Amino acid sequence: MLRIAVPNKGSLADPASDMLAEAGYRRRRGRELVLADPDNDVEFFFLRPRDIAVYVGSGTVDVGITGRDLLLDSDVEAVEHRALGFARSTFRFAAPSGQMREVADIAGKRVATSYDVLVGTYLRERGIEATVVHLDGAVESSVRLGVADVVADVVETGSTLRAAGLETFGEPILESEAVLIRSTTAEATNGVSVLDRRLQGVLVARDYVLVDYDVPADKLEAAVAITPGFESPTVSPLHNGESFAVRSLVRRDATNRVMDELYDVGARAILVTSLLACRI
Ligand SMILES: Nc1ncnc2c1ncn2[C@@H]1O[C@H](COP(=O)(O)OP(=O)(O)OP(=O)(O)O)[C@@H](O)[C@H]1O
Ligand SMILES: O=P(O)(O)OC[C@H]1O[C@H](OP(=O)(O)OP(=O)(O)O)[C@H](O)[C@@H]1O
Ligand SMILES: [Mg+2]
Repeated sequence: MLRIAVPNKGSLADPASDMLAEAGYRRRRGRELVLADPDNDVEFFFLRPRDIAVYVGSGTVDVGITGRDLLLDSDVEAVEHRALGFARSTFRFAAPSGQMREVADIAGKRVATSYDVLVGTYLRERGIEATVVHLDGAVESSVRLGVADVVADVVETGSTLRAAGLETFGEPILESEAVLIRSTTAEATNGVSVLDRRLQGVLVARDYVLVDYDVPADKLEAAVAITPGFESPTVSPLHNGESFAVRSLVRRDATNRVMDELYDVGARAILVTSLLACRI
């Protein structure tokens, strides 16, 4: 039975549970710590997001969902297996507006963060000596309250930083999102492949739509060039013998541009359908 660690709190918890439910797994109804899903031959362990890499790294659970930033901060024997496309954020340095221009300006300063390993490694690799001050959260308040000169934290919209009178400086330390992780030592079991294929299916069903259209024979090549699909579109002859029906996957965010382009080259009866699930 595959053992899967799932975040029980914070920004990762709800979208991780939604994704697993879309992939056909049993959903947690209450506050259970462990949930068996015998129909799918898996068992879920609901754990703090920061602890998930530790459990997976030790091999006591096979795989887990966590943030890339949390994985890199944990210094354990676990690796990223697949990016999952939610809880996207950047990890950045910030200081009171106008005070810092580049990362080198951090030398000799105090940096508040919940991600000591990530920040310590980043500064050491650049030969910058600074004091890392560990805080559990609400890191943005540390400068105003006088325990640090600079913060290094998760930024999504930037509104928490702005509210604290801080602005980012230097290059982003990291682009993060939710990731499926697995132990570097554990063998890749069949159960991991099934989970991974199911999650990939959810990602494709979220990001792509199915487009069908009719097109005259002399416009077929121009239309197919607009909708190349994953491998090659399905092309079927229409009964009138003069036109073709084409079916292809198209990125959801490009749907309307693609429909306009298809119409311009002569395609008609252009229909768009959402995917419920898929295996690529
Ligand atoms: N505002 C946000 N937008 C997107 N992702 C975020 C945001 N805040 C945190 N994350 C991401 O979510 C993951 C876990 O962070 P989260 O803040 O949920 O955990 P935590 O700070 O340990 O828990 P809590 O805030 O509940 O104490 C990290 O990978 C982080 O990058
Ligand atoms: O750029 P924004 O959209 O403002 O989001 C970023 C903020 O969200 C997270 O905080 P969270 O709510 O998890 O609180 P925490 O700092 O206590 O973890 C993160 O630590 C930042 O503070
Ligand atoms: Mg948080």
